[in-house]
Amino acid sequence: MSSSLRGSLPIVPQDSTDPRELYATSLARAAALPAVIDEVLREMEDVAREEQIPVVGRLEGVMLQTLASLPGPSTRRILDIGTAIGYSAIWLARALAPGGRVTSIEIDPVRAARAARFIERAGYADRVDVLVGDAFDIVPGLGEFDVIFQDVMKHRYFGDDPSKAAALLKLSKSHLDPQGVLMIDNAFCGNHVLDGTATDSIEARGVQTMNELLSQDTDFVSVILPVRDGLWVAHRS
Ligand SMILES: C[S@@+](CC[C@H](N)C(=O)[O-])C[C@H]1O[C@@H](n2cnc3c(N)ncnc32)[C@H](O)[C@@H]1O
Repeated sequence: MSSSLRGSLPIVPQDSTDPRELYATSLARAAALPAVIDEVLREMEDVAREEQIPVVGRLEGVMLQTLASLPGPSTRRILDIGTAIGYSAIWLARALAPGGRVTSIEIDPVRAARAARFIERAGYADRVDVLVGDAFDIVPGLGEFDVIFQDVMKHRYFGDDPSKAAALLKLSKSHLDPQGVLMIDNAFCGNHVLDGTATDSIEARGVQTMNELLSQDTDFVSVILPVRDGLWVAHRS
């Protein structure tokens, strides 16, 4: 491996500095939410900022809920890969049709335990399961999902193996319902893929490869929403 390759990139902040995103975020913050949920989410946002835990933040959280809600009554099985402290799991749980469940996977047991506590305080313990372990081991034993959100492409999670980003895409695809929606965070990899070379980090090379695969996959209609660090939204075509 070249000595110029780095495996770890800086954490992408929750909040963008783009004035358009700030405006959209301010509306999202002002939108009505049950008080207890808003309080828990705000506390999680603060904890994540203080402890440098990479969570999607308010704007992308609302976006996940909105996009996952679009299929309406068919949003019953949601997979959240990369729980951290449960922030995205809570937003996704808000999209569930009655009787639906979110399965959220986290490799770090301490984070998973914190997630379970936050999820309980938000009132969603009855519809979110937090599984502890490596998604590459756990997902093959799960069924199909109507919505899958992948959020593990940051900070050394893929070690020194850039092919893992493409492998996770393939794994998610094999567990997506034929009408399902796949969302993947960090398509820009902290802007490291924007110059088209992505040679400065292992992770950026992996994400760049995954981006090319998904954009050329004729089984999906897909697009990167250029919000925050880039959110892939892909629907089986
Ligand atoms: C970016 S954070 C997830 C943030 C979360 N989606 C949110 O917005 O609230 C990624 C998480 O994935 C976990 N992770 C990394 N590799 C993993 C793997 N192979 N399987 C399961 N979890 C993994 C990390 O420990 C980390 O907590």
